[in-house]
Amino acid sequence: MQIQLEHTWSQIQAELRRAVTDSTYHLWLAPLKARGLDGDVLLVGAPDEIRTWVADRFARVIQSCSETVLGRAARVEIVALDAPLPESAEQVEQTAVPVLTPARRGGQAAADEAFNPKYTFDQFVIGDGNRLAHAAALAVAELPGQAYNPLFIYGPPGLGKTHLLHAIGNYVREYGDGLTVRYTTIEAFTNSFINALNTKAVDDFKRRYRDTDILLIDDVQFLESKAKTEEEFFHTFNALYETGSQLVVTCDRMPRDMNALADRLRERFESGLVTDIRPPDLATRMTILRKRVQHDGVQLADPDAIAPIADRITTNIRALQGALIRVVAFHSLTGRAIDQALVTHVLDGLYPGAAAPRQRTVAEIQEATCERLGVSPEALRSPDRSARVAWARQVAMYLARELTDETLPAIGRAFGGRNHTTVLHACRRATERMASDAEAYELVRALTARLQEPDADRSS
Ligand SMILES: Nc1ncnc2c1ncn2[C@@H]1O[C@H](COP(=O)(O)OP(=O)(O)OP(=O)(O)O)[C@@H](O)[C@H]1O
Repeated sequence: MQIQLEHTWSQIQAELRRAVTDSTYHLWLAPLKARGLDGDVLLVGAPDEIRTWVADRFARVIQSCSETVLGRAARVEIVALDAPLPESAEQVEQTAVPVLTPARRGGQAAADEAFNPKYTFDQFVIGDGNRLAHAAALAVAELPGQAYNPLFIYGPPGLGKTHLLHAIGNYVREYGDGLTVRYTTIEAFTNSFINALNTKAVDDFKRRYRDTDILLIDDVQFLESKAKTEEEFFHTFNALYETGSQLVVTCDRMPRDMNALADRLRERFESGLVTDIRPPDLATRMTILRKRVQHDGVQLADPDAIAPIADRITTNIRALQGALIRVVAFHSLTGRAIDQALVTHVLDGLYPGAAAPRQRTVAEIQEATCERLGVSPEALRSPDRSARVAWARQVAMYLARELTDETLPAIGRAFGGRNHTTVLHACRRATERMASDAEAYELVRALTARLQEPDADRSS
């Protein structure tokens, strides 16, 4: 009987695939499992985080597909995956359900800012902490303006909010049938607004942000202290919303925790879907690392060599990837194979005696770097581009990126108001130099170790 029910369920799944778009199937229906049949009632198990949504939105389509397959009237009940079943129910053994990738819709979106080609839905590893945020982002990319509007994604730094915004951008560029999509940080929005006011080019500014089908806005927490920008942002938001454009917003906290924000904007943020993104579990951390290893063609002497990284670094995916970069840099410097011993050695250097990175401020990092390299903290914030100062700045920016939860714009501001692309460039330069220059590697290792020491927060 079990086999027959299992077969029936796979036929129902095939019907469902025909009935809904690939992404809807992938997001909401693929994780479902038939639990049993109790008379005319088909019991379908759904993971906790999507159960209510599936019951509200998809019970009817599941029912009609079930009726097609069963050839008779049926009622569908969405239950927990582990809910006890009535004794009378025929039960279905649990089997894995295949996952589909979204179909290509064709067409080319108009060019706008460049999106990071590495930040795609394909490269985004899904786990319990980000499943809803990912699903909502993909739904928005597939059906801009129709799925959820606005979509508000919040969570601590380094967990993939920017990645999801870029993934939407990349997806729309590729499959969006010519829709236009624009990404901005609140910092860039503010700068461009101030610039527009100064140059009396406000109309251009408005056109720039309002003539778009999809606006992706990163780090809206920075709106809080900027009354004028907030006002302008509110109008931009309304203009887009009223014409059916899609808005996607990221933030480090929920709208209701943005205390200094005007109520009307907070209400706007709350009017669509608000979803969080939480730190990844161990399995997700391992998958992220494995994906990175495969993507970058890193040769591991043992497939589990990277397990200690996933064990130790638990709250920030950027830090997780940072540790892997260090391992690869150490490997290319020393020629030693990447096995668990090498990984542990590098991690011990990075986080001596600690289970996870300690929190440091950017100022502490600047101070430690300057002391070590014999430059002044003022020089780091100045326009000075001499080799010595530039290198110190790159190292300090790299460490700030790795050891703090500050965003790129915030780090840029702490270095004399530089912008976030300068910080990204500095981090890249520091990484490259570490992989080719033993002295640079040792410098960054020693500074990291020092900043992780318990007494490091005392100024030296
Ligand atoms: N689920 C994931 N799968 C693969 N890579 C991920 C995932 N989540 C985050 N990353 C990677 O981790 C790094 C940090 O992510 P991202 O910059 O998107 O974080 P964030 O939440 O926007 O942080 P911040 O608030 O500091 O800007 C990026 O390299 C991103 O590609």
